[in-house]
Amino acid sequence: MNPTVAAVTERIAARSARSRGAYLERIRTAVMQGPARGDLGCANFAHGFAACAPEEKALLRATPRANVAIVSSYNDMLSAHQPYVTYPQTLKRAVMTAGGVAQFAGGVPAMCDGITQGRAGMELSLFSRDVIAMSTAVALAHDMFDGALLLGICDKIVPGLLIGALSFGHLPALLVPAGPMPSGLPNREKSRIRQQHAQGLLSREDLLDAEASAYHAPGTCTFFGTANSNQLVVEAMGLQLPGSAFVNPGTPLRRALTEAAGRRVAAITALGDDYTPIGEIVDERAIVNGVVALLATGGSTNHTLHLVAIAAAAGIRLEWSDFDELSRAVPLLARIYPNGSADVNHFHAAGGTSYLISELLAHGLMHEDVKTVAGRGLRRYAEQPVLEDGQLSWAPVAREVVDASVLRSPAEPFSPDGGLRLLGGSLGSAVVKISAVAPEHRVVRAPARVFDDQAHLLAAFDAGELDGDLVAVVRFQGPRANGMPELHKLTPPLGILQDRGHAVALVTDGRMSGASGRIPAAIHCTPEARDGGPLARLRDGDLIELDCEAGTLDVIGVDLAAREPLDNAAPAGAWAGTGRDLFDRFRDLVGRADEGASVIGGAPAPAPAVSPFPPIGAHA
Ligand SMILES: O=C(O)[C@H](O)[C@@H](O)[C@H](O)[C@H](O)COP(=O)(O)O
Ligand code: SF4
Repeated sequence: MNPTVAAVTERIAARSARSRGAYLERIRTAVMQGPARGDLGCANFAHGFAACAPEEKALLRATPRANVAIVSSYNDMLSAHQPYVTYPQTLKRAVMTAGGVAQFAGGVPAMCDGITQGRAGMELSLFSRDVIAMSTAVALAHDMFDGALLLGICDKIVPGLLIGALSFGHLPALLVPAGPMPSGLPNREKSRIRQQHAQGLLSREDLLDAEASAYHAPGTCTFFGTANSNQLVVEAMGLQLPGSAFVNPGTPLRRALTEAAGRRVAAITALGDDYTPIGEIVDERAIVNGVVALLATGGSTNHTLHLVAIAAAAGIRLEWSDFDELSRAVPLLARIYPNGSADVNHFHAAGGTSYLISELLAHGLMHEDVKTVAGRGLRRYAEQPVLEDGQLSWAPVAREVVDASVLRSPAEPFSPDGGLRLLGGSLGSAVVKISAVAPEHRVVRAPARVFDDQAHLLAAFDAGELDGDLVAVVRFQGPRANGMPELHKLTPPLGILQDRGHAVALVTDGRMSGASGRIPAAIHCTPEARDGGPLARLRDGDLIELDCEAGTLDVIGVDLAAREPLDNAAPAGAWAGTGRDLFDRFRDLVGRADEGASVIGGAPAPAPAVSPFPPIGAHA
């Protein structure tokens, strides 16, 4: 076992001992009481199966058969989730063949961040994770179930489903993926066309044609953003069947994997002899395995929020320092856009998750001794699903490198360390993904241009005001300010400035997309400006240095404590008409970014980062 991986795992376990122990006690008590269905009153129970088919009613009444909850995020808005439209019927049949019953327990909302990127809706996006967690709990709270099938893929949906299911950690739960759309216009070509349009060289029609040929079919978008990072991470955590992440929708193998998920969840309930509750799967080793897989592939920075929140839901305290320390020990093994030109279909063809996990295990970078939905031991995840004559089986993945431009072994990595860094300094704590940042762009010292809204930066760019070296500071984008939106629309203009040879960086208390990458961006700055954090005291022209290699983020030659912080609290009623007014309480309650930016209590919050500054208003 790599000593850093072992040490970080032990450190997480030690800091979580109390909260994890209380969590395990709770779920083990819950399972001792037997299937919750067993103590439903007759009226409760009759309501629960009133709409079932006669044979289902008979099964549920007569013998203790597994009753499985289907919780789905199906909608037509996310290309990734559209294939779920047929899943409930397929899953019900599969569970029935395993002797159980499945009921559609509830739907959860799902926002497509690609549609809301750069728009007001994006300010609901991160909060939707916790709404999804609560909606999952509403579904499972019917107490009719012995297990759950969770249908979700994209950004906030997988984390929300897991957080909700972990509240019922005594139940087994499997994620059921649907897979990526076939490759369309290459992501790099899409990005190039966007920059040409941003320079006025292409029409809107040209741009729309390009975008529509990149995003062209049911299935997950093919860049390595948060959705596909989710798929990789949950497979590395043993929460879905081995090798199921990146099999395309509508294929025989995809259908076979979906049916196998239905049969598998029915087999691992407390009614059988292979009981595997989700609360026991998600332990410190599984969390570290998820972080390692994320780092080894340059996955989405959003997981410095989501994995922290998921871990907290299982009583585990994961901190940014864990990501940073693991990142220095885990090599970069994949180049998938934005970290390269390949997409997830190419990654899958090059061996995919099975090859990656096989190599990380072989080099002692992952924990093998874990519980998974497929059974004990992560070694199963070094196998690929194979469909022959209609029969699904798994076979060990070949250990040779198939395409060294896409996926490599730790013996010859793209980089000796992973793609994430923790930053610290006079501007607070932040994270930066460097796997997509060229080495010559990783240290930027330039004057600040300060914006309180991403639209103002875009307007300044369009007006030609930004043509030089700059650190763009976009503040008041934190969880308590406006829900911590992704600022991915800033990538094309900042990329144009970088291409012109300027030193360019972004510093924000907001987020970036998992699809962002080439601009050095210090994101998730904590404490946020809305809480009186250092960004609230910056002014145009301040000299800022972002050093990704040293892990520092500082303003040079300025005593921020001597300045009054700007307070840009939105005027009353400012949110009306976009749904944001319904989330006032979320903005008031949400925790810090380094605690997962959650409105849901989890593991006791770590000691608050001591802001050198009084909160806004304290000086009044
Ligand atoms: O975290 C993520 O990966 C993003 O939220 C992603 O899901 C979002 O859809 C991007 O905005 C799509 O990229 P484009 O905006 O470049 O199409
Ligand atoms: S990957 Fe992003 S853009 Fe694509 S469907 Fe999912 S949320 Fe929407």
